[in-house]
Amino acid sequence: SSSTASFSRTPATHPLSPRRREAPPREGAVRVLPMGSSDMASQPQSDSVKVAVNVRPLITPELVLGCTDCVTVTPGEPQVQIGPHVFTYDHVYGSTGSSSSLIFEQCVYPLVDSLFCGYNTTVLAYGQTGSGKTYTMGTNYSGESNCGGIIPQVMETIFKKADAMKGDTEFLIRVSFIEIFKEEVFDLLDDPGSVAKAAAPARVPIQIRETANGSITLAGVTEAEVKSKEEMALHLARGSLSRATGSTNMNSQSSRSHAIFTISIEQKRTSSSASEKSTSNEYDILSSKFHLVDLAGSERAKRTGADGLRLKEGIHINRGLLALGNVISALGDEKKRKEGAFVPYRDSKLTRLLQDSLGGNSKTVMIACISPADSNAEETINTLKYANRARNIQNKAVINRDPVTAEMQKLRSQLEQLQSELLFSRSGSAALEELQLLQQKVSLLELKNSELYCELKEREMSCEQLAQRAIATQLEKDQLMLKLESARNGKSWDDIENAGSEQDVDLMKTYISKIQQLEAEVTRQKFTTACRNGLHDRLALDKGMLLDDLGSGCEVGTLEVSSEVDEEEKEREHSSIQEKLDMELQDLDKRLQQKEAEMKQFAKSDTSVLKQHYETKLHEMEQEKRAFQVSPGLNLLIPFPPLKQ
Ligand SMILES: Nc1ncnc2c1ncn2[C@@H]1O[C@H](COP(=O)(O)OP(=O)(O)OP(=O)(O)O)[C@@H](O)[C@H]1O
Repeated sequence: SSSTASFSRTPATHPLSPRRREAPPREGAVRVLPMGSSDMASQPQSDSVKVAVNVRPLITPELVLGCTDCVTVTPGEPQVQIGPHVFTYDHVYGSTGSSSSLIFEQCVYPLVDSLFCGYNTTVLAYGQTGSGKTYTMGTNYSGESNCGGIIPQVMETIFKKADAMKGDTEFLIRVSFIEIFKEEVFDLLDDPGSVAKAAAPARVPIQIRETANGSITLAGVTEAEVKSKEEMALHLARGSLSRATGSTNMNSQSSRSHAIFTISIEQKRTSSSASEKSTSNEYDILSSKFHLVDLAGSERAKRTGADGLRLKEGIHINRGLLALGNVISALGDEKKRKEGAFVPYRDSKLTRLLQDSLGGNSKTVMIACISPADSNAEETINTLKYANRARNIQNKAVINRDPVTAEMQKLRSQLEQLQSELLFSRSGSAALEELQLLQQKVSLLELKNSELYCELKEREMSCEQLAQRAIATQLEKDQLMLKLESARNGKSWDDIENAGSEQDVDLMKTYISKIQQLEAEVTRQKFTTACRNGLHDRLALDKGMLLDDLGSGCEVGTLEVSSEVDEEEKEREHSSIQEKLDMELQDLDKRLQQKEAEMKQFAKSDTSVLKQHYETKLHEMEQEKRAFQVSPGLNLLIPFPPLKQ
């Protein structure tokens, strides 16, 4: 499919931050971008261009010519020495340095990782003709066997990662393949069909366009969607075949153009779990590109033996590489950069297309390919100088979010905010309604409470009335019982009916006076009995003593005198007893008066009860009196002299 491919993006300007080095990636590790992290997207990561040098071995033509190895790699150091020149890089491979097979793992894998995080990435192979750029990049990969080049390994890793992430991420992977040949951009994937190359119509160059926001686009370039590594490799192989190559003295199949193989990845993150959905931006869309650049080799016309067509090509190649060198110089020179020196991106199509890869929105690795042959020493030193300068280029990579998606996300977050606000306002009005309902409920309850209080008071009053009525009824019942008792006792109904409370009181008085009389009589009898018993004993004693005296022969005259004395003593004793009895009687009188007073008080309240009480008392006292009368002590009565008046 043909479309207008965005080739670069203008980075957001950001103050340069300290140089960061990424930790080496783990094999097969998938670093998942924190979704919804707008901070990461808006803050560019300042990254210097990484530079690696790959020293190829001496090749057959060089050995045939008797060339010697003039490049020395410092063991264990990323340092290259050629003659008096010593250069230090991020990595050095080949020769006595690290194995070239480590280029991908150490330099390129981190870029693939960044690609999946939404960053644009670039690998740029630079060097003189025949230095091994195409070999290192693997641009001419046919798919038949693993040549160990960078592009095939990138393709393989991309699909491995995509497979690992497909559970929660949708991928759209596309490739484009262009070449810049004689300062024109051609689409290497623009399939001419089965038409023979010679018979094919002249290729139409692609126009470079720059959008308002500074993005460089290629109008109408083929962006082929690919679903597999093999599919991608097919496009690479087909494009490589279309690439302009030619034989020179330096390289039997020298690339006469700068080739850029671009892998575009669009990732749509869809969280599978609901919990993730609530916290992450589940529909984040990231768009990133991996530019794999295989430059045409710098060459000297004299050495390459180019003439005619090849010479013209070489001039164009050198013009583009010169512009690239100038861009690298402008960006790599710290003084010029600080002064804000002009960067001549527009001097060539190559530099225009690589604008973001060098000093822009990309993470870039430059691989300087060099020949160790002493015959190439001059070009090698030039390459190493450029490469060394490129290390100073500072890029500002940002995560590329699809603008439409970004807008959608913005709208979605706005929608969520509005929904939450609406929910809040709704819940606020609901709370008000609830409050009003509660207030109504409270009023109703208060009303009901007061009603119940009134009812309770009424009940209390009626209870009191009932209690009074119960008392009255009880009284009435008592009166009726009394009347019934009276009727039983033979009273006429009229008497019973006319019997009032005054009559009751009179009756009480009668009872009381009778009780008083009886009590007085009982007391008197008690004392009388006691006195009689005492006197009887005394008289018996005295009589016995007198008989004893007579029996002992006493005279009669003496007996008469003593009889008079006894009479006087008895008189005195009797008087004292009489006094005691009088006192006791007085005491009893007092008690009876008290009882009478109490009776009067009682008579005012409940005569029936009193009546009963005194009737019982009267009955008891009569029984007591009878008991005294039949007492055996009284049957032993001895004639008692009359009391002294
Ligand atoms: N690391 C290497 N080991 C063995 N042979 C190599 C290596 N690198 C390159 N060669 C050989 O060197 C020759 C030139 O390599 P290549 O075509 O990749 O160079 P180039 O830089 O792409 O040249 P040009 O700029 O002319 O296209 C090829 O025959 C290639 O097989």
